[in-house]
Amino acid sequence: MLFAVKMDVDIPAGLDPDVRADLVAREKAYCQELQKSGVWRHIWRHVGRYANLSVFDVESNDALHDVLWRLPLFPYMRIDVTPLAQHPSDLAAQEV
Ligand SMILES: O=C(O)C[C@H]1C=CC(=O)O1
Repeated sequence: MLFAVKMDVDIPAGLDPDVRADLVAREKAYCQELQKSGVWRHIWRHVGRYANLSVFDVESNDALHDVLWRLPLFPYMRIDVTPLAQHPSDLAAQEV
């Protein structure tokens, strides 16, 4: 199942810089591990914002929740999830 996930990040300005750096480094490592396993299919930056638009490929709503819940930056994110279905006009989805 594919999901579009929008993540807006809002890390408090007063957070200890070392804690912040550790969180961001762990977030990056987790994100890249999930990309390698095929779960985190795409990640795009929203221009001019500390936000991303991502596509996840998981087995269920519960699996997506589990993945998102484990994000190191989860406590500092607003997350919006949109389940995706195939579009009938998508050439890439049509058999030749
Ligand atoms: O930078 C972000 O958009 C937040 C988060 C998502 C992946 C990652 O490495 O950091």
